[in-house]
Amino acid sequence: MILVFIHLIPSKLTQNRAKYGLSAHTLRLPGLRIYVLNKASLINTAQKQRHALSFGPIMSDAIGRIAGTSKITNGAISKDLLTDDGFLLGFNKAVYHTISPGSSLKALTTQAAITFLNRIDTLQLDMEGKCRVSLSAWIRSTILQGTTDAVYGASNPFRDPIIERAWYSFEPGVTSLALRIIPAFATRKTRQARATLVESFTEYFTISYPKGASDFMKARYNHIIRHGITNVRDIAKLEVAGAFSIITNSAPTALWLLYHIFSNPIALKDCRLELAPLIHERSGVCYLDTESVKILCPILHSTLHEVLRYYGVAQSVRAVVEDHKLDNVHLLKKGGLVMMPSTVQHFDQAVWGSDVDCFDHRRFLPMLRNIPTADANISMRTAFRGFGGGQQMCPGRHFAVTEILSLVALMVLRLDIIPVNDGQWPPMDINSAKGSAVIIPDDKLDVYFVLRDRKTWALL
Ligand code: HEM
Repeated sequence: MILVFIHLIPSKLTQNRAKYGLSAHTLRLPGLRIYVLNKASLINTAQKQRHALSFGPIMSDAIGRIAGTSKITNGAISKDLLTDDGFLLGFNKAVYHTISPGSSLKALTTQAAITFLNRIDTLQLDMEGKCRVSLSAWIRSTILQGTTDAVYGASNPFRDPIIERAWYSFEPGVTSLALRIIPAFATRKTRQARATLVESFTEYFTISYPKGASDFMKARYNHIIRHGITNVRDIAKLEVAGAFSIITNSAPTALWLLYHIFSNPIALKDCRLELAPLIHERSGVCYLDTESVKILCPILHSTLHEVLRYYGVAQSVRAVVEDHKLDNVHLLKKGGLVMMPSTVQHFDQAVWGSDVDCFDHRRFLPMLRNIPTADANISMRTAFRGFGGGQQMCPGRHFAVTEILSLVALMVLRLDIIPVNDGQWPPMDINSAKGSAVIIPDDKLDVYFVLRDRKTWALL
């Protein structure tokens, strides 16, 4: 029941905010109150109430069911749910240094970019330098391989096509696994896929973590061991469950980003122009400095932010663990949930202006260039919740942004992408969010990848 929020429709919450203008309201479901926070300042206050409003109980409720771990392990996970000494809330602290700016993050993003470069180099091109692909399937697989090569190293289980396929069966069913009310027979396919993944990760962890695993992977493993979880099968199960947050959101984000760049000639020209100085050509090889894209390509970076504003649907849910009067006004009763839907913030006209419903690839330029002129920048920063906020803000955001920008930069520079039917980009339908923080686009679009040149490319 506690995860029922996943099925609340974000657009409905945005409509309610527009219609009633309430800074907060309560949704009453049988046996559960959900406090929806609409006002940015209230959200800020809520995020600081770490003792009264906690993410721990929500995760502990879900993780055992998603992972399928043993009772003993579930006991270790649920010990001390409210402080950083516990397994769940301590997790971010334990891994943060490996995915924030520094040498460990650089190793991750470099490895991901190497895989991306390799995927483009090994496209099955015809004589004209062209190949036909399903855009979403190609992006999904490329992001999956790049991300997991970086995290798991040379023994990456996802290099096996059977494991990659198992992931695609598992991923859409994760939310159903987490929900107590869904009967076991309805999740049979998901559990079968999970068993295949667990088998493979059990092998991976048989010798603790294999040589070449990232610092991020090592920190995750050490955190698990430190909390007394030593059963290798349970470690594998926790990794399969944990991989959901590592893998799931980057592919739809990259796909929307490519779609909005290639379907808009102005955006494509803007991005190619600002990427051009990052190419260093020596002895016939084009070296691309992917690490600098985030800083030196503000239009591309702005387009990524706009994707996360426009399609971000994270709900940022916290459990109310003791009665609390938020801002001395709103009484939150123990046992309820607090929800801070990003869509309400992302479509607030007062922050984004009258064109809030339009996709504007340059919208975040002033914020990213840090033009100190306007309060507008401050309200945008507060209202932007693509990676959530507060203590539980996505710890993988630096990795995600750099890897997505690297892949898209390589594609923008090296390929033309042309929809197969008549070369025109159709409107991209929305599929659903399926528990992810970003809406998943429809997967029906077939395109031609056409190489723009026959040069050799490498990373700087
Ligand atoms: C575009 C890609 C991504 C998006 C949009 C995204 C978004 C989010 C959001 C909205 C949350 C919840 C924050 C909250 O509740 O307030 C979250 C949590 C999390 N994300 Fe990401 N994420 C992305 C990529 C990644 C990557 C690549 C990693 C790992 C390297 C990662 C690791 C995590 C983890 C571990 C959590 C749970 C945090 C916790 O338990 O406190 N994410 N992410």
